Amino acid sequence: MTDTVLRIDQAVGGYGDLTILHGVDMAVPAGSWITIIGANGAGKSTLLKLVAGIVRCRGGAVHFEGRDVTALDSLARLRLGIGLVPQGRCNFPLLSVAENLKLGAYTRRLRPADLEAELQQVTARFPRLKERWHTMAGNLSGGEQQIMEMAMVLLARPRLLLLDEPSLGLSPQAMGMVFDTIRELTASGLSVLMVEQNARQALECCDYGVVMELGRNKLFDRASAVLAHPEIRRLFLGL
Ligand SMILES: Nc1ncnc2c1ncn2[C@@H]1O[C@H](COP(=O)(O)OP(=O)(O)OP(=O)(O)O)[C@@H](O)[C@H]1O
Repeated sequence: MTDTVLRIDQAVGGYGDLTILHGVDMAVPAGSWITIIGANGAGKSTLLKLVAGIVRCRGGAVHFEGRDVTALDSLARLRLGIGLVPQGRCNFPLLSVAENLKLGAYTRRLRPADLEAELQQVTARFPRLKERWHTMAGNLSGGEQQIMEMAMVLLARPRLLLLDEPSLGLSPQAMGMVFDTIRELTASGLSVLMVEQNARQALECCDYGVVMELGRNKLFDRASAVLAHPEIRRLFLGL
């Protein structure tokens, strides 16, 4: 076992001929919550996709729990323990909460009794989802949908959760609920790497902050230090 859940070494990646990430280096301590901030187009979402195996790593390497996963596709990485909740609403809006959650466990091919036990665990952790069990996902509030999507990915049993703008479109109250949920998850040992536009609120809750600029990580530090950094405050935090 290693204390670093994810290590990214000089990662290069992009879309077609377009290179977006020009050599990103990062080490994510196990059990920590890291927020990536930066200007639009800096490559934050692309970095999450590269870690999840959706964007190919053309140069450099990605190690998960000490294992080189650079050549593995997204399904193989999910099976190993890297789960991604992409940006925007990504559930099946016409299916119920229960049905969406069952799809979340799909990659594990559980026996019906085991699936039932896992769903019980999820509802114990997220009682709000139990209350909305038979509701169509499209009729949930934005905050409830975000939590359901995290729960769907958690059913694949990841040890690293990648979250792309989990507070997008949420009220301040719903954002607080989502961030509280993330804190509970990291307290139980999960590691979280998150991209967030609500930079100040996220840095006030998480452990470490990363600032990305033009496809490179410019800074990695304790969240409190990032919040106190004069240039970052001016450029990204509106302070
Ligand atoms: N599928 C794609 N095909 C081609 N170019 C893309 C694709 N997705 C993103 N890009 C481009 O890659 C660059 C980085 O995008 P990315 O989404 O990683 O930025 P970001 O830092 O997350 O910014 P934002 O906050 O705007 O989402 C942008 O110029 C974007 O237009």
